[in-house]
Amino acid sequence: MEENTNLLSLEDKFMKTFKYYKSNKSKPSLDNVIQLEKCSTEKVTDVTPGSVIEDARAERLGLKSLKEWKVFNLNRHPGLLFIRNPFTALGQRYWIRKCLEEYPRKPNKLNIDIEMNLQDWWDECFRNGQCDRLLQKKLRWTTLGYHHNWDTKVYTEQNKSLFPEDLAELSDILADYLGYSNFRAEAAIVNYYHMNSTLSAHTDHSEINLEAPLFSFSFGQSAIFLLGGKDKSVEPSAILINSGDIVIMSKEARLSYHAVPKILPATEFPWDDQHIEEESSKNPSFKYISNSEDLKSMMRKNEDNKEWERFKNYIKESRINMNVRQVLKEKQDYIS
Ligand SMILES: O=C(O)CCC(=O)C(=O)O
Ligand SMILES: [Fe+2]
Repeated sequence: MEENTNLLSLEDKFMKTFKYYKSNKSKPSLDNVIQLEKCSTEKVTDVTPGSVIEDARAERLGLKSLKEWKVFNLNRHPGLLFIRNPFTALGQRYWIRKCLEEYPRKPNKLNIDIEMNLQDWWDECFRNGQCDRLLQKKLRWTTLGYHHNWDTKVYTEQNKSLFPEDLAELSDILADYLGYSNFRAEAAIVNYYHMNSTLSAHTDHSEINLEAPLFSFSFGQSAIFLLGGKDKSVEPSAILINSGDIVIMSKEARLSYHAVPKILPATEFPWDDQHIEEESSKNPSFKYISNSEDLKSMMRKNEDNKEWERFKNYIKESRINMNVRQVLKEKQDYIS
């Protein structure tokens, strides 16, 4: 009896759950998948900060008023926080477009670099005026700032490029809002998933600073996200992530095992024309508020359906996740 209990606790419960949701044979039931908007209070606690100061940068970066945000903590996983889509419709388009058109440009690193060294992957996908779907589907990740080294798992000063200013600012707003005012966005992995993609169980422990939270922004199609514990014997919780949702892995949850066993077709499309129209009818001046010429013109361009068409076609069968980390300790300036 004693032996049995031990055996059971050593079982890889994470893998069992992963396989269940990944399975294509029988469509997995979503009964045990936590859906934030439908969730009961035994499973989640509303931990939205009581008093919130607006951030002047939020609107320009495609975020709704901070006063509208709602933060939830999963009771089983202290430190695992969720913010249900705080992005505007234009904001959704802005980040989808950044992840496709700009972030995969050199000097950023891409999974396809070993096979082909492209200066500008997105541009290359449309080189002949037609869309090269095969090339589009090849991109699985791009790294920004300190480049994650998938073999050594070590960040170095030699393997680093400029961290995108807008993504740093977005992370900064979120960090300030959550009370992590010393947070610095120094590395990011942008993950690109197609309908049959998965991400297997792992922990993110390469960063020197493991006290700083990890911010994860998702756009496009939905996903089942699994989060377990410090080892794989802990049965993971399954959570549905939709476009615009932010997951924060902090405190005890920062080093927990997690995975994406399944991409699911989205049931809501907060980037579509209808949402854009609704938004601009509510606030017609929105698009002209930006201080930055670049952002302003991009926001305007995103309203132009011809410009948006290519991104729209990509995102209708894909999910994009921007995973932002601080690498260095609070008072550390570089890796020696
Ligand atoms: O796609 C996700 O939601 C998670 C990605 C992730 O865990 C990572 O990039 O380390
Ligand atoms: Fe991860």
